[in-house]
Amino acid sequence: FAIGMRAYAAARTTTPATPIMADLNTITLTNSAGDSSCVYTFGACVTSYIKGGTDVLMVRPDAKMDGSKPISGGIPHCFPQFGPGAMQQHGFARNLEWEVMEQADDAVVLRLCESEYTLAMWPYKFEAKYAVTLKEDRLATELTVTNTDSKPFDFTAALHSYWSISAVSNIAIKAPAFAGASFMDKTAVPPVKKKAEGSEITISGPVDSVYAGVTGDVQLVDSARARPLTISSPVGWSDTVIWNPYGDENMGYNSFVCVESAQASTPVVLGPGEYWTGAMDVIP
Ligand SMILES: O=P(O)(O)OC[C@H]1O[C@@H](O)[C@H](O)[C@@H](O)[C@@H]1O
Repeated sequence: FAIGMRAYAAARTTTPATPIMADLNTITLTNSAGDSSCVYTFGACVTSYIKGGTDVLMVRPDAKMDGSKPISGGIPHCFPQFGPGAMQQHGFARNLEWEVMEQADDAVVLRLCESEYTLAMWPYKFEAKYAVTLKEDRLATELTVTNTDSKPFDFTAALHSYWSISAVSNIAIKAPAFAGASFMDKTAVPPVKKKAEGSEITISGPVDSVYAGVTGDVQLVDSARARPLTISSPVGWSDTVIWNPYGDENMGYNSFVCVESAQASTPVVLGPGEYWTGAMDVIP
């Protein structure tokens, strides 16, 4: 992965722990092509990306949209732990209110930094900046994590993206890098390391697989849709995770697949002042 260094500006506020809210704050992005995207400041979660009248994202039918738990749908953050691990599954970023730093019709930049709440479970000062831009042909996302502490830290992370599908039996997830890639099958207890056969993955049972080193462009092909969806990770994200709770009607398993841009197999280590950037573009 690529890391960098940058000087850090002094004036910062801390992020308060989020109370349960009835109405969560949303930001709607629009562009001249007539596309739109909805972003919740709670968890910095993108919950829709509507291109040509079709939403490529899915929010689970059992998702809570009141701040009582992280939003299960759209593009939730897993940070600073992909999980499982020492802290809550998927870390704390998805259950905190992010601050709006910059906002335009077609773009927003959100920020999360340490608070009493985060320091209690992860004793480091940090800044996470998340830029979401509605471009003419894609939704571009960029997460930059900076170590603002005086000691090093490490983290794992992911964009736990829920993509809308017509049915699990209609889809294939394709990338040349899948062929021969080793992956961790987390449906096994304990997880088992396996090797992928070909460049195409189909789903016929519960899936929770971490493909180390599969990055770049991954295509989600749906036989009922005109075009494949390209999930592109050009910078940072080192791995691809595929998750589907096959058979779980309550979660609406047959209407989504999670294809996640992740940094899960190897933690990122950042010294004081260093930063890491992960970029993920969604191209319908
Ligand atoms: O249900 P959540 O908390 O939104 O997370 C989604 C899922 O994410 C997966 O990565 C986990 O393996 C599941 O256990 C979890 O249910």
